[in-house]
Amino acid sequence: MQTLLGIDLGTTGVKAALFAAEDGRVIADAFFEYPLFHPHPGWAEQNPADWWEATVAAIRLCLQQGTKQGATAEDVRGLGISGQMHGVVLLDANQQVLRPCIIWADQRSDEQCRWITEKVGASKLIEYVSNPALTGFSAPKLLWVRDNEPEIFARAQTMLLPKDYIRYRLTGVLAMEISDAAGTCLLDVKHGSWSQEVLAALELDPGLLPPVVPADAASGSITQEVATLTGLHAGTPVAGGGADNACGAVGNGVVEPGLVLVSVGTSGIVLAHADSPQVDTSGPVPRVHTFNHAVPHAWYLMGVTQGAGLSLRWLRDNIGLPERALERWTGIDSYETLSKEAEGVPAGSEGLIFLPYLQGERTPHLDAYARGGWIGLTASHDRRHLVRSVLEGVAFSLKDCYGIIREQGLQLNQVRATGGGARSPLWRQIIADVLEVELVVTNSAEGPAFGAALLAGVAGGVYNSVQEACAQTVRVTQRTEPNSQLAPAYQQAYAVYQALYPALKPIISRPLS
Ligand SMILES: Nc1ncnc2c1ncn2[C@@H]1O[C@H](COP(=O)(O)OP(=O)(O)O)[C@@H](O)[C@H]1O
Ligand SMILES: O=C(CO)[C@@H](O)[C@H](O)COP(=O)(O)O
Repeated sequence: MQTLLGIDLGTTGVKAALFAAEDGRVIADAFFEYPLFHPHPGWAEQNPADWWEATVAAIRLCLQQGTKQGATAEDVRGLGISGQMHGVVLLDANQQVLRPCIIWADQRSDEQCRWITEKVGASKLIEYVSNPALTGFSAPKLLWVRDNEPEIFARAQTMLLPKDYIRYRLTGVLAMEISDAAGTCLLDVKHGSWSQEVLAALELDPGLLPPVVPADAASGSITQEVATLTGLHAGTPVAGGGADNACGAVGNGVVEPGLVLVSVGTSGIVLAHADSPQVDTSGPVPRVHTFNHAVPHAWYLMGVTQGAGLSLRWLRDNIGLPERALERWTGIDSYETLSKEAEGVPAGSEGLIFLPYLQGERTPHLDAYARGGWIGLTASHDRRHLVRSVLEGVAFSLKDCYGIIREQGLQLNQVRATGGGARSPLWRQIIADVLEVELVVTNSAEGPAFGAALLAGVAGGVYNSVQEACAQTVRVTQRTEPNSQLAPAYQQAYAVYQALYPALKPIISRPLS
């Protein structure tokens, strides 16, 4: 049996999943969590050593389970890695990690964003890298280190992204894969090479950046040392892989014009396949990103909700305490319990609106300092309303993303839902109702890990192209139709939601302290 191994280095934890190459069915999987640190308000860091330990454990366990199913390490035709985007991992001359990774969610680099925009010029920046400077992206984080930790910056020889650090540990190869490199704000997204203009303007040594490699070709192979640690075979090819959202798109078959992905992970995204690197020109600054896809010669437009699943997890951990505590003893999924509670509340949460800006917001506000909250509380609301309004608030933010993408004139024929939040039938229904589109779900329960595995299949010669890999393995399994009767209630609530940010901006958009 030919198999493919996909790794997804998420924000919550890492997943390793083993798939049958023939039809994409899951043979085994394993998941290990790691901590997320917030040393100051608005900061978010993780330790690359934690990622590595969890990745080794996940691969080992997944292979052990696979062997019990008759799929051994010899059967693995290739391994692909997907990962959270934008995080900055700095290595010294001996390839040792110099400081914790400043991850995508970190908002500390607003000053550096302004500096980049000034130095390069706002319109030149879009011309060179197709995107504005945002705190989420890598370049401002790198410059924050240069400005605030000069002794660390002086020792930095290489910058990697999270999954590319895992590639280095697996293969010894220093490389940055193209769909992830697109999120650095240093890549010429149109041509797929480092922007020498931006590097020069920012006075950054191009030697800090490793070579850009394709998503669907081998970038190295498993070393003997890693083979001993994990149970993989030395020499197993490791594909370029991709950014988690690009791999989520591949894993759900979003590899051709007309297809759209909605993902509810820690962040939320709406991503539309594009066959040219078109940029949002509907406002003074592009509010959706233009990134290279993991499909060769393709791109995608993507709007981002900073705190999607994060908002529900925050609610569960801070206000849903009984469920959280019960989960340890009963195995009952606390998210499902919360979802069930929310089902009993009518659409619109009886006037309660949640703003999901718990870690600032990207699309549409591009505001690192935005803060979240509930508006419209009355004594007749209870915890069920809090839960439902969180699900709805995230859906409203996704509608903001979807609306801007629709304005770009791309074909939007089918919307596919993925990510932890899409496991909830209620959340899927709310998103379908709010977006007023049918949402479909595919057989790809493992999303980005599956996409990474398919890229490994192309790299290993199992499939001829990413499109062929998807056609052979991805199927639509479920459909959620929008309930048109609820449209007026949601339209009314969305109008209030949209009015709240501009009205409250002077109060809720404040520098971090
Ligand atoms: N059964 C569920 N119902 C609703 N939401 C869920 C469920 N399971 C997970 N989630 C949400 O999904 C999020 C994690 O999604 P995931 O795609 O695994 O994220 P990441 O890749 O960012 O780590 C959680 O924060 C939670 O909000
Ligand atoms: O910053 C972005 C996209 O630009 C995020 O989507 C990260 O890539 C993290 O993804 P999740 O952990 O939420 O899946």
